[in-house]
Amino acid sequence: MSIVVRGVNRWFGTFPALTDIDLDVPAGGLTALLGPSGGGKSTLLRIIAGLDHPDTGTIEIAGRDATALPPQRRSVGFVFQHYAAFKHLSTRRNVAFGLEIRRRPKDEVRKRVDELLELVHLEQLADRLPSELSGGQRQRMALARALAVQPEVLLLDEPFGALDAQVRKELRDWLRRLHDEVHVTTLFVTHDQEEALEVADTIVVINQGRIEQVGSPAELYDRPANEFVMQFLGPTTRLGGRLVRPHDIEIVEDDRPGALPVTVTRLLRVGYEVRAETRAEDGSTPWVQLTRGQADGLGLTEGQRVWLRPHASAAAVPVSSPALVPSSASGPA
Ligand SMILES: Nc1ncnc2c1ncn2[C@@H]1O[C@H](COP(=O)(O)OP(=O)(O)OP(=O)(O)O)[C@@H](O)[C@H]1O
Repeated sequence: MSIVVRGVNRWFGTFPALTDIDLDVPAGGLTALLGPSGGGKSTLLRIIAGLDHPDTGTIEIAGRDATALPPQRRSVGFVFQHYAAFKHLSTRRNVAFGLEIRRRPKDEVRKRVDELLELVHLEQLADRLPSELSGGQRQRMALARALAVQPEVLLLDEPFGALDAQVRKELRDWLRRLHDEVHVTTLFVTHDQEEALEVADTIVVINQGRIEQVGSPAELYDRPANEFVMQFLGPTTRLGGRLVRPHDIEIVEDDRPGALPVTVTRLLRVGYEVRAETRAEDGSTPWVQLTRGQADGLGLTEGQRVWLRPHASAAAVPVSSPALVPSSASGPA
């Protein structure tokens, strides 16, 4: 394990920002801390970085107890959303900064910075000032700067959060490829489930200061631990007493064991997909996501009576209380 968190609690006044956090971050992996705003992701990252301190508990980094160490002695590199570069220094000097203050020999600094600029594809822009770079290029510079001092652990707090969707997507692919090259243990914060599912080897879902589940993207998607995790990873709908994904529901035209009778109330075409909204006798309103081909094949019409059942392989979690799953939160947008 590269980062080991044990028994961490953090209160801000009487507000519990983190409660009983135990976490093992595997060495060499790309791990996402995923959760809604205010869940405690940044607080946990800052505690690991040494920028904040837990009220109880310990932090171990690369086999050493780091709980009492200042940030610069933890062997961590970090990058934040609004990265503060030195505005008057070139890209090259920004990347070199950490090595220069450690008084590394000039030749070594030049060689290492050349390697890093190549790694982040900024070798052509080495002499530009930060103000002459795009947002995505600046974030790549920030990553090169964090990697310069060869940290054991790289901590990224919403590193692409401030960028537009297209650049975010490019940087996300790039981070994955970069990580495949350098294999430094990386922990990054995101509230974007797609980003976590696409990029991470391991996802830690954190909500209201507690860890809800830890697993690979496939484990979380196929076996969500609870309603929260399932809802956070994508659209869900309530079918009988269970929460399922709308594309995991099968529509059948006659009564079969375990199928729920419903009436189709609305058919909505959205691009290549069709959303069938329905109403069951108990007043619940499950909706089903189909392809246009499937909907045409079934010849669905509004007002039609059909039966719904989850696919055999569908992920499902029991709904603990009706109040927890308001239909507005799980219905189509
Ligand atoms: N210095 C502070 N003083 C008081 N409360 C704080 C402080 N820092 C964070 N909090 C509170 O702790 C909770 C967790 O904050 P944190 O920044 O860790 O959440 P987050 O999951 O990173 O959210 P976001 O995605 O919005 O950044 C929030 O409710 C926040 O308001």
